[in-house]
Amino acid sequence: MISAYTGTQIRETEKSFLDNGVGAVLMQRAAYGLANAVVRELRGGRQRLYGASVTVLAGKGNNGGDGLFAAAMLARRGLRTTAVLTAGDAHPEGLAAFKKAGGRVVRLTPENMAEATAAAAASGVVIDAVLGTGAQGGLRGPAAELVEALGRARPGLVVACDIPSGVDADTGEAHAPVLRAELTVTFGAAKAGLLADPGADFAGRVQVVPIGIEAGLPWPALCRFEAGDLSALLARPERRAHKYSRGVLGVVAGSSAYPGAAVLACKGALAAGAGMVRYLGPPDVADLVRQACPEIVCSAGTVAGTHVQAWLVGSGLDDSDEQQLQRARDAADSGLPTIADAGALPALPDVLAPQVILTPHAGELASLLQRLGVGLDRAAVEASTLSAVRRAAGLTEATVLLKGATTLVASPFQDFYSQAEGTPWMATAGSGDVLAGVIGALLARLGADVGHFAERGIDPDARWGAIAAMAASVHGRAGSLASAGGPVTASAISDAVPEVLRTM
Ligand SMILES: NC(=O)C1=CN([C@@H]2O[C@H](COP(=O)(O)OP(=O)(O)OC[C@H]3O[C@@H](n4cnc5c(N)ncnc54)[C@H](OP(=O)(O)O)[C@@H]3O)[C@@H](O)[C@H]2O)[C@@H](O)CC1
Ligand SMILES: Nc1ncnc2c1ncn2[C@@H]1O[C@H](COP(=O)(O)OP(=O)(O)O)[C@@H](O)[C@H]1O
Ligand SMILES: [K+]
Repeated sequence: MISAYTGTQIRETEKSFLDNGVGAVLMQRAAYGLANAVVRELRGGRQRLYGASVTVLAGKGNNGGDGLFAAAMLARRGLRTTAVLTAGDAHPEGLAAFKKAGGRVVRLTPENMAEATAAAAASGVVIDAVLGTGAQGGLRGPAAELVEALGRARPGLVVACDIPSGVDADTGEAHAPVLRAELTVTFGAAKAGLLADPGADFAGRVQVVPIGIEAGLPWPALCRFEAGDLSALLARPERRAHKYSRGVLGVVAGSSAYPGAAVLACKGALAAGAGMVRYLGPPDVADLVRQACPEIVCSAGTVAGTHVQAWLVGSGLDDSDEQQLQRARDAADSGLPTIADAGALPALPDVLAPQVILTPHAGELASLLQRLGVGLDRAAVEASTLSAVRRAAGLTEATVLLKGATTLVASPFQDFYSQAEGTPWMATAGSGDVLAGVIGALLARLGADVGHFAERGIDPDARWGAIAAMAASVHGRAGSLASAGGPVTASAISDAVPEVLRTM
């Protein structure tokens, strides 16, 4: 599992090391990791190190210090290095080391702005070491102007030191201008802002360099499951399993306007290994569901009269179909784990419970928050995904999964997950319905199994968030597998789910 922390958590952890006078050692480890990462990138691109050019944009704090020490190490390995000092001051020891290694120093002024920008744009590698975890807001003054111009000039390989300057380490909010990095080399542990959009967008690949503070880190602010975690959590069925023990999922989805959503949600659930799926809905949609998936048992019954372990409600629901909306409300009120998607979101009560998983995209989350009195529109949610999903979980007391390039999950118990295994090709109609099905299947199968989570180090109360994150990961992996770099349909994502689960 990748654990990510706020800038404050990292600084508090570092504090005891600084108090013991080993801050300089930490900085050397950070700089060494950064320099090595640059070398690996150049070698990976089959470029010669000797004579390759590197420009470090160095701010006046410790982030600039990391960048200057790293650039000094690179200068000693024969790279042509330039440091553009973006503030009047620079980290004194870092600057001294850089000069001693033969690096060229440019102090940024309005007069030499164009020259400094051109030099940085022409160099093979740009290291962004202006601001790190000590930043207050975004870049200002000449540094902002330089980054703005450099972004337009499309520089070579951009490597961010610890975090792209201007990205908030705690929230992932980006204060423009931010230089988009291909690689972020981050120290001690990942920062939460690197795993939440829009920060994740600016960070590119994230590489963590251990610096020796790891044992002192607190409970993470944000977690990301990796393949090994999924293998452990997605247990295979027991030898004597039967269809009921594997989990029966009830589905309240689809309408005459959007019948396909019901089919895709059911397909997703079957693909993710539901023991049985019972569909409740209008006869014309039920006919289509039966034709597409003969495995599914359809009826026009009530929620109370249908025996299941979990509910999936809302995908493709029409706001004029009061009978389906009432079923959705009954399911959310049943006490059984329930994934509530799309059309169910505006129909449910404001305050729910942790075993109800809401799955909005950014627009739906904005509507939900507005209903709860938080005046955020879609753009504001997209600019601040982690804060928005956190607020929604706090206000609704439900588990909230925000869909997007990075999918975030917030539980009302303050557990947060970020998964990003998908591909932009998955931004296609019906893709979210398949995700709902995958979540539904995992809820039906694992939701009641408190011991399963406790044995694997997950607080049983907080298992709903873990299940949502697991499903997002499986869905993202299935989409990437099916896409293989090209267009993908929602049906193809669903078809790839069994292969993903097999490899787990
Ligand atoms: N601690 C450790 O042991 C280790 C720390 N490490 C590294 O240190 C980094 C944190 O360093 P940091 O705390 O010095 O802050 P940093 O991010 O460099 O910038 C703050 C400086 O910039 C200024 N400033 C602030 N906002 C600004 C703005 N918007 N626009 C312009 N200026 C602004 C602010 O000055 P002020 O304006 O407050 O006078 C301050 O001087 C961390 O990310 C990691 O890379 C590693 O080496 C591992 C060991
Ligand atoms: N740019 C992207 N990169 C990766 N995954 C994405 C991207 N955009 C959307 N997705 C994923 O595709 C799915 C889209 O869901 P949704 O917006 O509900 O679509 P629909 O309602 O049409 O099914 C979500 O799982 C989301 O995380
Ligand atoms: K930086």
